[in-house]
Amino acid sequence: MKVAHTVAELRQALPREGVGFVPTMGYLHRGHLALVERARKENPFVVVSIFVNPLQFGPGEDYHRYPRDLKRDQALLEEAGVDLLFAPGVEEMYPQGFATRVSVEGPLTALWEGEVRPGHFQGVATVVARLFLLVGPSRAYFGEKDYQQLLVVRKMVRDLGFPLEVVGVPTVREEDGLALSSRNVYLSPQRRKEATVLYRALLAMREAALRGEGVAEALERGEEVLREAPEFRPDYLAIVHPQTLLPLSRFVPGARGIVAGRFPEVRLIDNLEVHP
Ligand SMILES: Nc1ncnc2c1ncn2[C@@H]1O[C@H](COP(=O)(O)OP(=O)(O)OP(=O)(O)O)[C@@H](O)[C@H]1O
Ligand SMILES: CC(C)(CO)[C@@H](O)C(=O)[O-]
Ligand code: BAL
Repeated sequence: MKVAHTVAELRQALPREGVGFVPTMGYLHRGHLALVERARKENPFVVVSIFVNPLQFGPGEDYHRYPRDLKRDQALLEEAGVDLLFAPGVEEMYPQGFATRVSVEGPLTALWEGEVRPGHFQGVATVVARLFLLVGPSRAYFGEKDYQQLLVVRKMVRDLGFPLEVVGVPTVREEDGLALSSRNVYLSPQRRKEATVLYRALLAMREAALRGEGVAEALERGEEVLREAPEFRPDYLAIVHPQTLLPLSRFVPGARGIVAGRFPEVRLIDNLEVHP
């Protein structure tokens, strides 16, 4: 595996075509490796980026303490058969005077994560657009765990006409259902157990839907489960349209349950298709 830390090194190592691209913020786990595996199956050359993007973190967020371990990540990617790792510094991605922002407007970015983390999706869209232009992939891989992010990236690609396919990959979970996330390292053993409430709330909503209950009843079932973790402060629990993310009053095929909130030491998110 080649490693590029600068744009010049990246350009030298890239083939002309056939690139599958997996953007990440590092501290890799099996969720990231599922994206890599899928990319390897579908592309002759796989590029992974590791960059903790300051633009997508708000002032009170965990940019500085976000977990980082480039050596370990490099070994995992080598083992996974990745061809090229791009791991730039902040100066390389945003040289002095960098002033451009990419912004997807409308309810897709104003709601949910966008409301709780103002500016977050502008930071994501800006870095992803820049990475797409630098790497020039045919396909780019994103996890469904960050479902709203996946939709925002798809929208940006469509609107701006990036010549690539965005591939969504299902969420990889621990045995008890907790979605793998780099931020899970912040969880103490006790909190780790409580953290399953997110997935269990989504499951409860899905079961309610399968029993034929309506959206309001299903939400009540989900809220009951969240209350099992007294220190969990939900930012939102909702049942939304799978493309627009607008709240639903009746189930539609593919309806998505979405949930996010804070434990004292970490903010977690999750989502699930709650109606087949
Ligand atoms: N459990 C998972 N299953 C599938 N994809 C995932 C999973 N976790 C993260 N991803 C995807 O990996 C890519 C990189 O995500 P990122 O590096 O932010 O990891 P993360 O574990 O989501 O970290 P965070 O703690 O910031 O949520 C994103 O497309 C994300 O959706
Ligand atoms: C897509 C991404 C790499 C952009 O910084 C990040 O938001 C992530 O890891 O999900
Ligand atoms: N995985 C989403 C990136 C973030 O939380 O900033």
